Amino acid sequence: MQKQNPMLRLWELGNDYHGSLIRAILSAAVGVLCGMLPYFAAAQIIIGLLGGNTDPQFYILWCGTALVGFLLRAILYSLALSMSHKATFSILKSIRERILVKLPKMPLGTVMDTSSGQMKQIIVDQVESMERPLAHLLPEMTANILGPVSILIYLFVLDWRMALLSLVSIPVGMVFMMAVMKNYGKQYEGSVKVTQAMNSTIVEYIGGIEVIKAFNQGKNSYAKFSERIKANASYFYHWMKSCQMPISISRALAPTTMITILPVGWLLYQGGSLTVETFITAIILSLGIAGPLLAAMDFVDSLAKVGTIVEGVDSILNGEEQDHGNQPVKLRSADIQVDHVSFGYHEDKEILHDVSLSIPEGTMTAFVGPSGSGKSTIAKLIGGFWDVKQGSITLGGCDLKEIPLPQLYDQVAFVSQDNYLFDETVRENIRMGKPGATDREVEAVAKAAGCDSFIRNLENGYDTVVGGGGAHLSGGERQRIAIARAMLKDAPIVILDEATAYIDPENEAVIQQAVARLVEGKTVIVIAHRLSTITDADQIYIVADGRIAGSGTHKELLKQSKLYQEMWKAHIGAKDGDAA
Ligand SMILES: Nc1ncnc2c1ncn2[C@@H]1O[C@H](COP(=O)(O)OP(=O)(O)OP(=O)(O)O)[C@@H](O)[C@H]1O
Repeated sequence: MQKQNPMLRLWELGNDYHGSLIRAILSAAVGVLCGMLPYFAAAQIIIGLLGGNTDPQFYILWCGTALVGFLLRAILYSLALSMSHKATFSILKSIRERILVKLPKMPLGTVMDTSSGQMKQIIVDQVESMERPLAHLLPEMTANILGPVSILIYLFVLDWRMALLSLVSIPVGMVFMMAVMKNYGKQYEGSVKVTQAMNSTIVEYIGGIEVIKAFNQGKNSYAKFSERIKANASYFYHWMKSCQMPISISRALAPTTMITILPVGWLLYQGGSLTVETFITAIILSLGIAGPLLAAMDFVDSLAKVGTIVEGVDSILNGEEQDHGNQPVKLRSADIQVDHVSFGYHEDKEILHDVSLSIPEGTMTAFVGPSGSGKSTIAKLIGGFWDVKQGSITLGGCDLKEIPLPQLYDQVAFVSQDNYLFDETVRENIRMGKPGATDREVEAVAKAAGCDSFIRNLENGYDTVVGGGGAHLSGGERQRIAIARAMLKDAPIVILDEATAYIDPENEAVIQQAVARLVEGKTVIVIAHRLSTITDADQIYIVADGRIAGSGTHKELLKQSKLYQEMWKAHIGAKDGDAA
C-alpha cells in the first residue's frame, strides 16, 4: 500500500471539522496581513518625517492604521486559535472514539499482543500530541508563511534588489535548521519507542506489584523500571544536546536581514539607484519577514512528528478486522460444527492441527487434555474471539464468519478463569450481562449464582464499587459474580473455562451449584481441569498437542483411551493426595 502524506492523513482524520479548520486558517491569515499594517504605517511615518511633512492628519491616519492593524491581528489571532482548538479537541475525541470502536472489531489476539502501556501511549499520548499540529500548525504556520510571502511580493514590486537582500540571511539560517531536521522523524520515532518501553514497564510494575512483593523481586523489577526511565531521559538529553548548537545558530542568523540590507542599500542609495523612501520601507518591512518565519520554524518539529503520530494511530485504525457483515442471519439451532480447523495465533506457529468435532444443541461437551494442548483455543474460536483461516466453524448451520459479531456474542456466554470486574459497582458489573436489566433481575441472578449474601455484606451492598480487576473481592467471589453476569446474559451457548484456583471445598460446592443453574437447558462447553466435574458430560473430547486424540463419554473413554485412563488415574491420585 502506498504511504500517504502524514499531514494529508491528519487532515483526513479531521474530516468532519474541515470547515472550522479552514475558517481558523483564514482568520489567522487575515490576522497576519493586518499585523503587517503597523510596518507599512511606520515606514510611511518615517518617510513623512524625512520629507518634512507637518500635516498632523497624516500622522494621525497612519498611527490609527497601525493601531487598527495591531487590534485586528490580536482579535483575529485569538479567534483563529479558539476555532482551531474547538475543532481539534472534537477531532481528538472522534479519533479516540474511532479507536475504541475499532478495538472490539479486531481479533482479540492482536489487541492482547499489544502491551497496555503501548496502547495507552497511542490512545492517550500520541492522540494528545496531535493537538499542536492541528490546533496550532495549520492556522499559524499558514499565516506565518503567508505574512512574509506577501511582504516579499511587495518588496519585489518596490525594488527586486532589496527583496533579494532581505532574503539572504534566511536560507543560511535554514541550512542549520535543516541539518537538525534531517533525522528528526527517525529521532522522534526512537523517542516514542523509549517512551513506550518506559510506559510498559511502569504498567507492568504496578500491575504485577503483588507478584513482585511475593517473590521479593522489588529490586530487580525496580532496576528494570529505573533503567527504562534513565534510558528515556538519556535519549532525550542526547537528542536535545545534538540539536542545541545548530538551532541556536539558525535562530541567531535568520533574523539578521539588516546585515545585507543596510550596507548594500546604503551603497545603492549613494549610487542614486535607490530612493530614500524605498530604502526605509525595505528596512522596516524586512523586519517583518524573519519573525513569522522563525515562528513557522517552531512548527517544523511538530510537522516531523506527525508521521510517527499518524502511523501509531493508523496501526490501530487500519488493523485487521473481523469482518462478519451486519446482516443478522437465521440460525437453525445451537449445533456447533468444527470442521478441519487448523489455527495459530501467529503465522509461524500452528497451535491447532486439523481439528474436527461436533457439539449438538442442548448437550454438555467437555474438552480435556494436558496444559497448553489447545482446549481454550478451540473454545475461544467457537466464541468468535478469532476467525479461522483454515477449515470452518458453523453455528446452527451458518459459518461463524457470516454471523455479525454482536449476534454471535449474543449467542455465547463465556465464563473464563480471568473474571475481570470493571471499576464499577457490583450491580453494574452483573448488569453488563444484559444492559437494561432491572435491579430485581440483577439481584435474582445474584441469588441464583450464590452471591447475594456476600454482596449484601459488602460495605454498600450491591452499590459497592469493586476496584479495577475486582481487587477487593476473593477469587471465588469474583467467579460467582462472573457466573451471575453470564446467567443474566441468558445466551443459548455457555462456554466455561473451569477454574483451577479457589477450589476450597466450601467455595467449590457453591460454584458448582451456581454453574448447574447457569447451564440448565443450554449448549455447554466446559474446558475441564478436574475430570470429576465432567463425568456426566454427554461427550468428552481429548485435546493433545492441538489435535483431537479421542472422544466419547466418560465410561467409553475409560475403556478406549489410554491417555484418558492415565489422566483419570492422575486425577484420582491427586484427589487422594489432596485428601491425605
Ligand atoms: N493469545 C495467545 N497468543 C499466542 N499464543 C497463545 C495465546 N493463547 C494461547 N497461546 C498458546 O497456544 C497454546 C494452547 O494454549 P491454550 O490456552 O489453548 O491451551 P489449554 O489447553 O487451554 O491450556 P490450559 O489447560 O493450561 O489452560 C499454548 O502453547 C499457548 O502458549
